[in-house]
Amino acid sequence: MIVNDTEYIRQAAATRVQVLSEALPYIQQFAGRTVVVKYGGAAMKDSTLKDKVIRDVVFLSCVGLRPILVHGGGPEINSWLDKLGIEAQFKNGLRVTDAPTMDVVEMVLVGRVNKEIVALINQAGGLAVGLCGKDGNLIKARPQGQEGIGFVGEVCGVNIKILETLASNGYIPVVSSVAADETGQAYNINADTVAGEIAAALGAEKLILLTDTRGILKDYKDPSSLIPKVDIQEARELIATNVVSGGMIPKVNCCVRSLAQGVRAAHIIDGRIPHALLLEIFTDIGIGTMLIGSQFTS
Ligand SMILES: Nc1ncnc2c1ncn2[C@@H]1O[C@H](COP(=O)(O)OP(=O)(O)O)[C@@H](O)[C@H]1O
Ligand SMILES: CC(=O)N[C@@H](CCC(=O)OP(=O)(O)O)C(=O)O
Repeated sequence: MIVNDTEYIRQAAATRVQVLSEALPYIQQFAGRTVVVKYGGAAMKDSTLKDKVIRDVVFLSCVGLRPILVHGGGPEINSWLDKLGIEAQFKNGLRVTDAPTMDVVEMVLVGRVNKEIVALINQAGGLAVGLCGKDGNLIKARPQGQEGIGFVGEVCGVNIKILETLASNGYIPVVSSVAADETGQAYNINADTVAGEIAAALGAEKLILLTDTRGILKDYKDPSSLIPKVDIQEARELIATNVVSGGMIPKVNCCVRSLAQGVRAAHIIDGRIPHALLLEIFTDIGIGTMLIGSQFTS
């Protein structure tokens, strides 16, 4: 009996230690490297999962990586617009943003969602600093240019100094996707786009988008149709052929843009899987869709 118990304990311990041991080469490889994580509104709804994402980000920081968290909050914006009697409208996955909607977007993303995430990271033992594009001129915005979409912006500059200063001193920057143009006008920028531009400007090791699907699907209604790996050219074709639609369009676009500017790998992964971030970064199990630059295809 004691032998069996001992054997059981030995095996259980071996399994746990194997996971830690498997992580070592990844921890060594990525120490000091920047990982930009986009935490999407769709994957933020479950509070238990949210705690796990927060702990994972703190884990990344504790083992020497430099995580930068860019958050969304689309569903929370929708819920506040609804309470205020303002109709939510989208064009090609982007929120049509008139002046009253812009006020709500800023209040919800910068005032509420950002500060909630900062507080959760700090509670979990990390040191988070919340920023929006306006802080330290982190992001310079200009109109995105689509007809009839209002104050939707795109990124025309990133001040990487502020992020590097924070990250190199052990702080975890938490970024919301509101920024201003040179006149001070606020713009609502898709959070995937902001994550992609920050990753590109920093030359990040990885861009990881956490969302509520398994990754890019051939048929978005069929979870078994996951596409595990695509290069830039294939990703562009997925958009051109409408395989990718709605909120997945800015995701694929920002991955393609960041890869073209030197980010080594971009991943669209399922934020509903507990500890999806740790699985993706520190284990041999690749999850979701990995997008790679053409120079890395063999
Ligand atoms: N080919 C596709 N594969 C996976 N999801 C897709 C695809 N085309 C469209 N989508 C939609 O994109 C959504 C993810 O975008 P979005 O809701 O904006 O996420 P987030 O809030 O995480 O940014 C999925 O829930 C899905 O409905
Ligand atoms: C222009 C635009 O669409 N901005 C987004 C910004 C938030 C976001 O991107 O949130 P998710 O990541 O949760 O979708 C919006 O207003 O919903």
